[in-house]
Amino acid sequence: MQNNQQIQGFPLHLPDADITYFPKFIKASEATCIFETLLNETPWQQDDIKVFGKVYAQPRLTALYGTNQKSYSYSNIKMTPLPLTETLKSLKNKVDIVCQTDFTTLLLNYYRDGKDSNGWHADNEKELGKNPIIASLSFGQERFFHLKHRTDKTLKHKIALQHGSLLLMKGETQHKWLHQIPKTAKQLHGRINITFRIIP
Ligand SMILES: O=C(O)CCC(=O)C(=O)O
Ligand SMILES: [Fe+2]
Repeated sequence: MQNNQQIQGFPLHLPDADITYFPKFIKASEATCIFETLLNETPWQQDDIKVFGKVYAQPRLTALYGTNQKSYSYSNIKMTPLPLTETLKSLKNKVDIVCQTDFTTLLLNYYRDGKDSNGWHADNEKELGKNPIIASLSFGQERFFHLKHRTDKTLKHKIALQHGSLLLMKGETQHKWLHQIPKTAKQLHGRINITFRIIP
């Protein structure tokens, strides 16, 4: 494990947002082992989502883990958490220290290839409270993370989330901005993402 003092964070400097990117949060060799472990030990599920009354298979696989029993609901899906594995406990410790908080709920996303995606949204569900803190850890294939301001259409940003990186969003980011992982026609390998949230 790296010493925390060596983990460098870079602020994104976007208006109405508080976002910091830690490109080398976990070193590549360690991140590769974690990717393999998460891929193999997670009970991945593909839920149906309802968008404007139509039902679609969600374009990625997911799993929910929590330190409490609180469920998480979004896009008409209600997920009940599993207890954290040893791998997830040690990742949570490391993320908690850098983010100076105590996350409760870990949503895992598995993007199998470039066709898997996550559409425009904000993580603003009411169970997360006002100004939620969200940390997002990435393993495997680098994917673009797009941000767009909700009202000022001139404000957009994109960042490639590298293997082993952490993206921290807090303050009013979820109120003022939307984010997505777009699909792409490129031939891509798998990516696993863990988003850390607090559901008190
Ligand atoms: O895969 C990512 O980097 C983002 C995931 C995300 O936005 C979410 O699960 O809410
Ligand atoms: Fe999100």
